Amino acid sequence: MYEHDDMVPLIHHTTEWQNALPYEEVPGPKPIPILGNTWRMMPIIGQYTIGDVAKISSQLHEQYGQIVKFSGLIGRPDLLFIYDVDEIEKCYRTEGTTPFRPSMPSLVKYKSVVRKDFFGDLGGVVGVHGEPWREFRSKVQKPVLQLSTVRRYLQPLEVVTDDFLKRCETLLDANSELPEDFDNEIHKWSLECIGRVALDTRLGCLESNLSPDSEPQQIINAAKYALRNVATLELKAPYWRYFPTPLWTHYVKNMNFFVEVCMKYIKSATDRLKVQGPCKHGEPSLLEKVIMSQKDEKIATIMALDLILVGIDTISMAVCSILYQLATRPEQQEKVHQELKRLMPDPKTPLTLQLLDQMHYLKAFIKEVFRMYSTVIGNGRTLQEDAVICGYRIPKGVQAVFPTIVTGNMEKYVTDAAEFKPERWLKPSQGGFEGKLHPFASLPYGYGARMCLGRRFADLEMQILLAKLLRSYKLEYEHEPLEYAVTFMYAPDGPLKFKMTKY
Ligand code: HEM
Repeated sequence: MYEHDDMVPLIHHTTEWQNALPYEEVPGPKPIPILGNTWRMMPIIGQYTIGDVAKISSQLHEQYGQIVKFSGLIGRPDLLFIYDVDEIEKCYRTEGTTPFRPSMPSLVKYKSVVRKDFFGDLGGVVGVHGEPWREFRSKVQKPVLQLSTVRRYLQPLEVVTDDFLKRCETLLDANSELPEDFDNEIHKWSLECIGRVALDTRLGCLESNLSPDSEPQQIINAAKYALRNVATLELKAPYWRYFPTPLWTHYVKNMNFFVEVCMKYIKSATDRLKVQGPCKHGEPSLLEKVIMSQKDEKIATIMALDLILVGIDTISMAVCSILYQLATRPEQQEKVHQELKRLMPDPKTPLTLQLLDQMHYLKAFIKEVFRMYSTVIGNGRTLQEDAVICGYRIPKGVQAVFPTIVTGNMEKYVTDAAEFKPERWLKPSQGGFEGKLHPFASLPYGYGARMCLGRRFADLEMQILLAKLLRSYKLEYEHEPLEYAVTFMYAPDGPLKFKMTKY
């Protein structure tokens, strides 16, 4: 906010600002002349590698304290790591109506430059900011987050998950173990779920013996390509910013393919609506709601594209991590199983939202995995106003980083932080453990107006899968422990050869 006469931000007149220390004094690694700090971020030659992001984050905290500045990064604003959770809370709470989350520059370029012909002024929500973001989000937020929409997908996603579990049974070897590339199968399940939600269709990714030129196989390949290469494109080899590298050209082709798939299914949904009219009994689908309220297929297409782009890897990585933790924590897994057995004495009991709601221990287990092994390692905001943070004057334009992976594990904010205790998320009446748990220390879905748009679907998909799986099967892991690794997400790195046996 500015005063009209001299355009000086109002905050400059406060005693808080006047008493604060100058920005230059924020601690952090000193940039060296010419190369700045960029070299530290470069893979291999630098002090830090991409896979070290989680480690860098805690090293920076140990070395410099509650607030750390990473300046001198060529071609990008300073990064400001904040480890004081009260300050993180303040940043979120004062972020205004159009929070700016710097993300996915490759997608930004694709939407705003390469395919401006298609997107025009409708960029969607991911990689879009200011008023265009607010306008688009307000068009789709209600139908996506409505409880009635989520309820509408419970049964269809249960069917997808039943198919997945049937497929898992066929994949078991003589020792009842799942194959080395089981993470790919989880990936296909999440793709099938998002296809059901965002495109109103069964994509067919869980079929066995898919031929290489079948559409589902092509979609699986495209999604896998996006997963493996976007990290390289954005973190390791950002030369595409200046000229079209082969990786960039492939990325664009891949994205064009996704846009085409979305357009094809959204056209079918629109045609169905035209012929059959809006659904007279029961709840319309998400697409029907968006198409009917917005009267514009393009909005539905762009929404679907965004949901698909961010809704596959996040959830599949989260599921890999949760399954690994369950398989290596037999006592806690047994508690989940007993809870499910009590709620569903017959394993074939159809799920309802009410039943899911009562799976307190299961939900607490998921939250505890997110706290200790934060799948999305951090969140961030580009400051849109000057602010005082941790006693320093921070200019607008700086990118504030909230390293959830560190803050969720800080004893200062979470009692017995190094211990895995799902009970901390339960109420005392549910056998909860009373201790400190700062509400902003672990925020797996972010916070505020820009919070994860797919969080209700993410919770629904994960709960359905875990409830069905752990009600009927025991999961074990009999190999060397896996390390966690970071690309964009934090997940166990290695073959998830779980042993899966029926109770
Ligand atoms: C467990 C899985 C998931 C996790 C941990 C997760 C986490 C996040 C986080 C941290 C953000 C940033 C929020 C912020 O800036 O405050 C985000 C944004 C977003 N997520 Fe998720 N997400 C998950 C699954 C999904 C799914 C399944 C979908 C789609 C169905 C989805 C769609 C989105 C979208 C569209 C945004 C951008 C919102 C905006 O900028 O307006 N997410 N997610």
